[in-house]
Amino acid sequence: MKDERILSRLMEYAGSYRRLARASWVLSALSALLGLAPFVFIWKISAAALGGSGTEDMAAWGWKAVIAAALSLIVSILGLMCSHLAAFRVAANMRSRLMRHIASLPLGSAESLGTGKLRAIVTNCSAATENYLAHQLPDASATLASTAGLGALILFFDWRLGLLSLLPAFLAALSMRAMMGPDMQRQMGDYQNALKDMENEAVEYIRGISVVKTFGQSVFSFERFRGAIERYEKWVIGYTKAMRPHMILFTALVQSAFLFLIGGGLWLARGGVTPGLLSDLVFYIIVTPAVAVNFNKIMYLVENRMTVADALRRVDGVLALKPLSQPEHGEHPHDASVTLENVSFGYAPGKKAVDGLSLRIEAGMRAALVGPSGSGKSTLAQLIARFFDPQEGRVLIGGVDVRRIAKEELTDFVSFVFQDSRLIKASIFDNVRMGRPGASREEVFAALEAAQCGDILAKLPQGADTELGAKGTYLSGGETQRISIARAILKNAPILILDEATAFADPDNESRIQAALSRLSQGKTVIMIAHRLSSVKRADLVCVLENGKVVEQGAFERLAERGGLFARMWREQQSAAVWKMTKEARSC
Ligand SMILES: Nc1ncnc2c1ncn2[C@@H]1O[C@H](COP(=O)(O)OP(=O)(O)OP(=O)(O)O)[C@@H](O)[C@H]1O
Repeated sequence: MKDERILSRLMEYAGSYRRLARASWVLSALSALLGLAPFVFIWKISAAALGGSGTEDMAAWGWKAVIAAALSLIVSILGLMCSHLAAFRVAANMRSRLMRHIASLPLGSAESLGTGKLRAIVTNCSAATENYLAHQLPDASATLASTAGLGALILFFDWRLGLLSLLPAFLAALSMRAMMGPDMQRQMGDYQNALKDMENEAVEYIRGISVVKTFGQSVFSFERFRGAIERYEKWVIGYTKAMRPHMILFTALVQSAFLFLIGGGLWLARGGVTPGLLSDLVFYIIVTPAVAVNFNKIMYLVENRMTVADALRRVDGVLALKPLSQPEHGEHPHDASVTLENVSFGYAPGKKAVDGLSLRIEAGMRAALVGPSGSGKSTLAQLIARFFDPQEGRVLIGGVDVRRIAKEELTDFVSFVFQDSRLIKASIFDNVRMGRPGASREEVFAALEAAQCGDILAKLPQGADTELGAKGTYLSGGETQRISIARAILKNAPILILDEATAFADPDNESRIQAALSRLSQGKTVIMIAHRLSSVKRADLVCVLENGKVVEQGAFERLAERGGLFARMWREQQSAAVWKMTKEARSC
């Protein structure tokens, strides 16, 4: 990405703050030029001292040098204030644009990228641009102005010594150019990839830490995390080794200016040492390190530019992910029925999780989705809630294609209670009120009561106002489930999808969850994903899935007698239950 392109992309995010960013570059350049003035005054002082002039002029030049340095500092601080304000705005705008976009993506896109990677892009990439605008760009502007000013001064005082002190810097610039070519840009990309892979694996590892602890450290996730760390280490060591000769050459050239100056001084002093030559030499000895510092800075600026170019590419990569389409004028569902017409969906090309599936669930019906593991039950439920769009066919709610229903209306129409419901780090009250943000305190408490949460509130120090996650306040899986049912009760959506809602509950919690669920289900279309077939006895319609297709459907009794897949699964579950009871009886 070219410099102008990086700048124009960054300025897109700056809005009205772009003027501040530009002001910061001008102020930084001005500060750098003011910072050169003391060198001139010092040269004048040394020339006067070596030439034996009066001390009044020297004192005046000394003061002028001090004033110029102070002015340079003040202008630099003003520049930094402007650059920081612009940088914070750019980073904030970038983060909020990314977050809005991520929220509009189908759930699958975010998952396939990896939560760790996504988090790294949102935080690290915007931080890289913040740093670039706040410090590196003003620094670049100051360095370029100072280098140009120094170049002019160096050539002005004694062009021969000037050329000698600039020659090594010029050679260093050539070696830097060789180092920073397109290959370096690619390498910076590889570096960021390795870093983000490691961060992603770290997040996944920490998320699965309980499994890791249970099964020892040779589990898959740890292997992957270790692999990512090793890849990163290998990359960094390889890169450092590859850069070693270039860096040695660059640093040696930049630092060798004194050698050239000494040689040049001796050559110029062949006919005798004059005060003018001495003061010029003093000037060059003072100024030349500044040239070296500038060249070092330029090298790091080029590297920073590559980092920010890479960060922008990653941000653009996320922004390029296609969000779920939204209708211009949303249509309203006529009722709470659900219809799937020839729906096919696959997470990856060539493998369908749902395959040409058609199904009709009438409004107010209790439907159960059953089938072997991986048969497509969860995917089907998620397609109804439009977590993804099918690649073929249509999903209709109340006779309207879900793609033609406004996002907000669809969210209001469908509630999802997940297998592993998650609560956010906020009070129980706020967690429940997320179901309907406008709900009154009484309504939230009524929902908590209907969801059988009385015992949970009673044992917490501040009841519903207790902050979850703070001071070690955590809820069990079954308790979390009941709070999320309270949220769904408050939301009161006409279609309710229950993904194995009692999967992680103990018997006490299970009976409370069942009571909460029957309260929640009243008068609603319920689509329940179930593994325990005994829990679907009261369903109006049982849909049996296999390989992404509905292979049987009907009432429980009829399917149990029919001799198909459902009857087989039912028999197996019953004999497993008998075996478990017998085993427990023997161990008593
Ligand atoms: N996020 C995902 N990315 C890729 N493939 C997936 C994803 N989720 C599910 N699958 C695959 O899609 C198929 C259907 O999975 P799905 O979770 O819908 O089945 P299920 O019947 O709900 O399974 P289970 O009863 O085990 O929860 C499986 O082959 C599964 O491996």
